[in-house]
Amino acid sequence: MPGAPTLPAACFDVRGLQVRLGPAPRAPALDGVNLRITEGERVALIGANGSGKSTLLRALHGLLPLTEGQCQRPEARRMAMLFQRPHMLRVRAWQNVALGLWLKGLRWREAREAAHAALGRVGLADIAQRNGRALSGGQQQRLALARAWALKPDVWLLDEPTASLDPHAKREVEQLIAEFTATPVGGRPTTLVFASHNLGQVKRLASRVVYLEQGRVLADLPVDDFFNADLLRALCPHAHLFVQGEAW
Ligand SMILES: Nc1ncnc2c1ncn2[C@@H]1O[C@H](COP(=O)(O)OP(=O)(O)OP(=O)(O)O)[C@@H](O)[C@H]1O
Repeated sequence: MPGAPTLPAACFDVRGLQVRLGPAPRAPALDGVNLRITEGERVALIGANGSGKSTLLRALHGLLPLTEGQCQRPEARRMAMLFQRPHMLRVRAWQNVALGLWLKGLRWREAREAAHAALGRVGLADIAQRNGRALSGGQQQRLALARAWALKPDVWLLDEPTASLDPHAKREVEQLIAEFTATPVGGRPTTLVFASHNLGQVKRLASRVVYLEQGRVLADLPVDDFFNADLLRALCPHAHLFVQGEAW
């Protein structure tokens, strides 16, 4: 219809999602979750330990069987997932990056060049020859970012990517996340969904906040509304109390 506004394309469309990780009568890790995330959105998942953030990220990535409901994601996406503690292979840092590219079909020589370029991008060029497992936590997380970035993802799923890092490393990794997710890939805006307990980080990186409690979405708000104490108290007292009790 001429003049009709075009809706931004959906990146994820989650309907009535339930995920049960243990046998009943244990409560499901996610229950009745509805969530539509459009291209280019920057969504923070917050909530107490065990509220279902990691499970939701893994469900979005397609790493889990769904008990009920559905989770649609466009096929043509390149998704990167980062965990709180990255898993590195016991080979050189650059080889950790090159192997992922080689598995995607690049020739070894191209993979090696791209790996070194990616290490340079995250400031790890000088430790390219070190064993990936022998790096510090902050260096390993930067290496994990290089490994993901080299694959040119347009969807980033990050599970507390700076949780175990010192304040300096935290800032460095956060800065890289901000840069990588600000850049369109193949003409497509980059989409970011991340779990965090760091509310300052949520304010810096997110445009929207999804608050989870016991596997359910209790609040889903633009970031400014989420951090508007009066509004949040009125809309979602649980989230308000949670935010009030959190360290910044
Ligand atoms: N492999 C598993 N088997 C059984 N139950 C699990 C498993 N992994 C997680 N759970 C349970 O699922 C629920 C949601 O866990 P999840 O890890 O998604 O929470 P979270 O919000 O990411 O927590 P945190 O902030 O501690 O990382 C919790 O009750 C947890 O105990």
